[in-house]
Amino acid sequence: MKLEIIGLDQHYGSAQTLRGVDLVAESGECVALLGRNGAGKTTILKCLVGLLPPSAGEIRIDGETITDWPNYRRSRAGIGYVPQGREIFRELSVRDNVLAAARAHGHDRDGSIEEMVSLFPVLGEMWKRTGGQLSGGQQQQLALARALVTRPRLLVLDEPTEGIQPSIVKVIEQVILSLKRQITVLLVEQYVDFALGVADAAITVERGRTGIKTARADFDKSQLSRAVSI
Ligand SMILES: Nc1ncnc2c1ncn2[C@@H]1O[C@H](COP(=O)(O)OP(=O)(O)OP(=O)(O)O)[C@@H](O)[C@H]1O
Repeated sequence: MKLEIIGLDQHYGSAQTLRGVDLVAESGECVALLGRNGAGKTTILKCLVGLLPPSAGEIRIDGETITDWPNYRRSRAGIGYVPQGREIFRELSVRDNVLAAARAHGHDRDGSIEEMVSLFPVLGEMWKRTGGQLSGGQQQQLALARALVTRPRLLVLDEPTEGIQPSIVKVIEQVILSLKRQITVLLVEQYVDFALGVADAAITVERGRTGIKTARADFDKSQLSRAVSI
């Protein structure tokens, strides 16, 4: 799925958070959004998935304008979202968490669930535990599995490595690398090494504005690290 965000503005009351945000992710590309805390990265993602209304600008997927579409319609169209803070059902079992997401998109009987267990073996081991009993890293894997089981064509990830131990960061890295080219990935990250390891391109965000898109071949780690440093 190709994603285009054109001239996006957003306000929280009288405070302007996004100022003419421009962003293109080609189909099958993994694009990292890098910026300091409060730069507006999460706000861009929330506007994209339909959780916040932009005050100006346009969002297109595969050339179709979706700016006014409700959240559920974007999800049906293939936009999968893993918010910051791993929103899972803490009181439901791992099985029911995955099943609920799969069922909502008609993917509960087509092998999608089995595929998730092979991507994230620990979820199979924890199948009957509740979401709340999992460690932070396991919850992040469950949140990713819940998004992926819907078979998105655009996966939107908000800081998937935040507070996660290195061995699980590796698992998440491998999963993103294995998905690349099949689906488009938009990734918000503070962990620059991780972002640059998986992304095909990076876009900086500063005070609600996006910078120029840098292709992988031109990544300058020290420059991009400055974009996220406090
Ligand atoms: N619900 C809200 N009401 C008012 N202002 C908000 C709200 N949520 C975020 N903001 C403000 O909008 C700006 C952008 O926040 P956003 O969460 O998009 O930043 P971010 O780049 O994702 O940072 P972080 O890495 O800390 O999540 C910040 O100045 C923030 O204080």
